[in-house]
Amino acid sequence: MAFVIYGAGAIGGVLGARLHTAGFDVRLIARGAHLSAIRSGGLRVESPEGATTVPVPVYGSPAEAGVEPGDVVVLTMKSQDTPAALEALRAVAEPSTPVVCVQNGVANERLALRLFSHVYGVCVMFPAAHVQAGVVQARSAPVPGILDLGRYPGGVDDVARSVAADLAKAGFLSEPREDIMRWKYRKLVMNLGNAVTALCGTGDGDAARVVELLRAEGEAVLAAAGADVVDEETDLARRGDILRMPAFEGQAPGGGSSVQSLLRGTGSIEADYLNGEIVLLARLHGVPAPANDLVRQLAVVAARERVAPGSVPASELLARLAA
Ligand SMILES: NC(=O)C1=CN([C@@H]2O[C@H](COP(=O)(O)OP(=O)(O)OC[C@H]3O[C@@H](n4cnc5c(N)ncnc54)[C@H](OP(=O)(O)O)[C@@H]3O)[C@@H](O)[C@H]2O)C=CC1
Ligand SMILES: CC(C)(CO)C(=O)C(=O)O
Repeated sequence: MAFVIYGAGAIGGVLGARLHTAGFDVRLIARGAHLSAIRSGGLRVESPEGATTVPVPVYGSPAEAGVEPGDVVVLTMKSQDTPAALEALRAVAEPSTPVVCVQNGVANERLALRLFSHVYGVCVMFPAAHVQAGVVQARSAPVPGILDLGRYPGGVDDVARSVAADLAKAGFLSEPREDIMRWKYRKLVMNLGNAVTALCGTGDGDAARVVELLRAEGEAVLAAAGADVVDEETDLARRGDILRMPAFEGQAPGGGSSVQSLLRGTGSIEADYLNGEIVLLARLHGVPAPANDLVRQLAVVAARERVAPGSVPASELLARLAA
C-alpha cells in the first residue's frame, strides 16, 4: 500500500515528507520546476525544528506514479485544480480507489465522489508554505497539523481509521469523525478571510472588518442553505493551543494559502471555492451574498493579473461594500 500524494506543494509536500520519514511508501505527484527540483535534489522541508531534505520519489502525473489496488490517493492541490487532476487520475485509478481530500472548502469531495466511490474529507488545520521549487515549510511544531477525517458524505470506515492511524504515526493529530463535513463547513467560514489577507494584508482594522462581514454573510447563507456546521466553541476546543508557530530562520512571509498563491504568482486562487461556495449556496437558496461575491471576483482578477499580496487597500473594499 502506498500514499500517492497528488499536488505536492505546501500541504502535500510536508505531509508526504513526514509519511515517508515515518516509513510509509509515498509517491509524490508534482509539476513544473518543483517537480524537477524534487527529482534532482529531494524535497527540502523547513520548520521551526530545522531543515531536512527528504529523498521521496516524485512523478509528473498519476500515470507516471501508478496507482495500484490498495493505494490511497491524497488530493492536496488547490480546489481550482481538482477537476483537471481528477480527470488525469480516473484514467489510471480504479473507481474504488480511496481518494482523501486534504483540502479546504467543501467542493472537492463532491467532485471526487462523481468519479470515485470511496471519498474522504479532511479538516485541514495545518499551516504550511510552498516557498520555492523544491522547498516547503511546516509552520507549526512540534505538531505540524490537525487532520481529522471521515468518509464523505458521512461515516467512518476501516480506511478512515487506518489513514488516521498512519497520519498519527507521521506526527499529526488525526481523529476519525462520522460528521467530518460539519467541521469542514466551520473551517470554510474561517477561510472566507483568505482572499482578504491575500488582497489587503492583515495589518489593518479595515481588513478585519471586511473579514467579519464576509463571515457574518457566510454564516447567514449557510443557515439559509440548512448546512450543518460545528459551532465555533467546539471547533476552538478541538484546536486548543496545539498548533504553535514559533518564528524560525528563513521563514516565508506569513499569511495563509491564498496569500501564497499571489506570492508565487501562480495565476489562480482558491476564492471561487471558498467565498464562491457561499455565493453558490446564496444563489441556490435565493439569499444575498454581495460581500463574498465581490471579494471572490477581486481575488480571481488579482491572481490572474499576478498582483502582489496586500496591493488593495481594505478601506477600498469597505467603500465598495457600502456603496
Ligand atoms: N498552505 C496552508 O497553510 C493550508 C492549505 N490548506 C488547503 O490545502 C490545499 C492545498 O493548499 P497548498 O498546499 O497551500 O497549495 P500549494 O499551491 O502550495 O500546493 C498545491 C500543489 O499542487 C500542484 N498541482 C496542482 N495541480 C496539479 C496537477 N494536476 N499535477 C501536479 N501537481 C499539481 C501545484 O502546482 P502549481 O504550483 O504549478 O500550481 C502546487 O505545487 C488547499 O485546498 C488549501 O486551501 C489548508 C490549510 C492550510
Ligand atoms: C487557517 C489557514 C489560514 C492557516 O493555514 C488556512 O486554512 C489556509 O492557509 O488556507
